[in-house]
Amino acid sequence: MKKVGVLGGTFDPPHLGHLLIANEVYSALDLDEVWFMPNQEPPHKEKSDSVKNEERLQMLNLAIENNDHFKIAAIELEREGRSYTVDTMKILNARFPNFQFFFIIGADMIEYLPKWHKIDELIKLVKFVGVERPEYSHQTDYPVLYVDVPAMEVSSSMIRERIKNGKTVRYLLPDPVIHYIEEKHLYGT
Ligand SMILES: Nc1ncnc2c1ncn2[C@@H]1O[C@H](COP(=O)(O)OP(=O)(O)OP(=O)(O)O)[C@@H](O)[C@H]1O
Ligand SMILES: O=C(O)c1ccc[n+]([C@@H]2O[C@H](COP(=O)([O-])O)[C@@H](O)[C@H]2O)c1
Repeated sequence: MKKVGVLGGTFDPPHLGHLLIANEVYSALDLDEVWFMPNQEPPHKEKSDSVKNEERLQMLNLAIENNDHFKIAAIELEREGRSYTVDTMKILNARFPNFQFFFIIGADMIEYLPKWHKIDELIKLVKFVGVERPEYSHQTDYPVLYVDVPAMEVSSSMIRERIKNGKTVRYLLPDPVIHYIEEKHLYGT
């Protein structure tokens, strides 16, 4: 049985926090792969209109290109509307009956778990793996497997804000992603 971590996200843009937690969980749980899964519409927040799905996908490709164990699962881009994880996990479990999936979430999403769509059903479909994130609690009543990772205070919104204000984002996200953002004039560059 293949053990696969799934890191769902908006990745607008992908940053070193995403790569760090994916690699820590990959290593701690001895996973075979981690799949980075960009959503179509995040269920709980508005995504920026200015960046296209293809651009988020391309940035993700660039972010993971030097790691053979990291893959992209574009499954949520195949359907319109909000990307509820419960729907996605039903599809993944049906398509890959011999895989065991671990859904990786940062502490902000652990705090939000009670509000996830059909959470009581979802919790039976996948094992959640939670990680530290500065300023959020990882305590929860849900059965989340906790993996200790070095806390990294970086977020996509912080990066968008820094770019908008002309601040450097070097060492917060991979260089090829920065070059792509500059080339495509994303986030107001
Ligand atoms: N620095 C971080 N530390 C721990 N978990 C993180 C970190 N950044 C993102 N994550 C987790 O990665 C997943 C995808 O995050 P997402 O793509 O929404 O990035 P984000 O930085 O949270 O974006 P935004 O700031 O726009 O809300 C979520 O489960 C989130 O909790
Ligand atoms: O299904 C839900 O209700 C739900 C609520 C919040 C977040 N999620 C998923 O959790 C992942 C991280 O969310 P985000 O918005 O931080 O990118 C992403 O795959 C979302 O689709 C899912």
